[in-house]
Amino acid sequence: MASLEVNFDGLVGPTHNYAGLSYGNVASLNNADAVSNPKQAALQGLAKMKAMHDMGLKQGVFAPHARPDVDALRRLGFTGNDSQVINKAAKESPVLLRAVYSASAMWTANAATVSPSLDTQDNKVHFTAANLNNKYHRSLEPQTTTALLKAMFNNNDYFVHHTHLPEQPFFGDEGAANHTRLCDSHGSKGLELFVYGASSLNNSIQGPKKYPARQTLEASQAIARLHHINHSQAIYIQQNPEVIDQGVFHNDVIAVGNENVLLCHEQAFLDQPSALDKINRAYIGDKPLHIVEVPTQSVSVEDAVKSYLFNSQLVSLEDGSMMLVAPEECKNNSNVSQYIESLLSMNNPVNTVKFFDLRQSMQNGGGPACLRLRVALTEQELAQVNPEVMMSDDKFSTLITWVDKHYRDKLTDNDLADPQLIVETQTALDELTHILALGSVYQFQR
Ligand SMILES: N=C(N)NCCC[C@H](NC(=O)CCC(=O)O)C(=O)O
Repeated sequence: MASLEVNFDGLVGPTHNYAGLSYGNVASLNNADAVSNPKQAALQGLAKMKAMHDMGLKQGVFAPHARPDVDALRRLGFTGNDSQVINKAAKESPVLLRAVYSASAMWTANAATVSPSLDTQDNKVHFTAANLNNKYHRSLEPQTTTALLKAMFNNNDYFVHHTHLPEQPFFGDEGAANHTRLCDSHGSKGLELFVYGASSLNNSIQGPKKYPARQTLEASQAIARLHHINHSQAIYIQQNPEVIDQGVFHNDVIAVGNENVLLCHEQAFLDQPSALDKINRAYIGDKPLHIVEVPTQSVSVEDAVKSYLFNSQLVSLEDGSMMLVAPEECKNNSNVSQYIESLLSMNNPVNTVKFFDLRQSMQNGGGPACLRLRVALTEQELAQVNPEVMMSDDKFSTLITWVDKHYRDKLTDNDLADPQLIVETQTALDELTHILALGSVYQFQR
């Protein structure tokens, strides 16, 4: 069946800022007081989307969420009109104000888990928004994510949308960042690999000691059940708790898969030899599965976390080869850049690399792969996707003009206390819903 992978990249929202909200994410904490540049952040993301489109890959745009989330502050007891609520929060709890202003929905690898129709019993594409309950600012995302997914994939004959899992650490779910699909090609049945950090039920499973495990086994199992994934097509592997404690807060910071290639660090999984054996045995394709393990000797976990090598995208090109879409930080780290050179000459489909400047997002712990949600679709399913969310030359120039018109090039704590920023962001997002034909997806539009 003719199928392809579409990457839906999060368009960085107008309130992108550095707030130090993600304990366990080294970059987020290190840049807690940095001054952000939302305009540059959005333009860097759009440049990647356009480059992917220019290479002939299918590229979609995932809209930002409305921030500040004033209703979230009201729920916490701040009263009055929007300006008053913001003023009170700025005085009483600047941290909460930062949280409701976070543009974290840009990292759409955490938006949802998606199972393509080739893997599901009803032959439909299944979506479940991630509850992201490990971090307060991210727990504000699932409702709007679901509304956006429904506005993008709006045909019940092809697409099924599930409610996010219960908002409770027991079912901690961080979406596609802990989910990879291995297959001969995007048009063949795949093995859905769910990677979890801890178990809520099984005490014999040792989680990390220092930083939180954001994904539980029970959440992954619930997603596989909801998505009606054929039994033989789902497996569960535990992430190495020791690397979570070194800043690997999602599996996509230490491993990346595409079709029949799994590129992972030597220390990615707990008891890695058995984990890889399990994956090899469960693989259902006919082609050889290439598992490329990166030795610690070549790239330390620290280098992996700093450079985000494994947060590169691996994409299939028309000639059957694969390209590594890496952050520029990989080029600037000599161990990593040397490793990439050797990877390209190994006997596997990865032949080329392209580097992108995504510094604004990287400084909050989000690399190329964090910024995208992969959806494998048949041609027929792709024809049902809202066409206005697909990247094109025209869409690109419309979005660049929109960013230039509405985005600030500097955002600090003082700016967050400025009620004018609410008006600015709502004006921008209202216009965006027309550009992307999304309807009234935001609370402020209802
Ligand atoms: N690995 C993947 N797939 N996604 C990266 C998400 C980064 C995000 N950072 C933040 O939310 C930082 C926000 C701040 O501190 O301002 C997070 O930790 O959840």
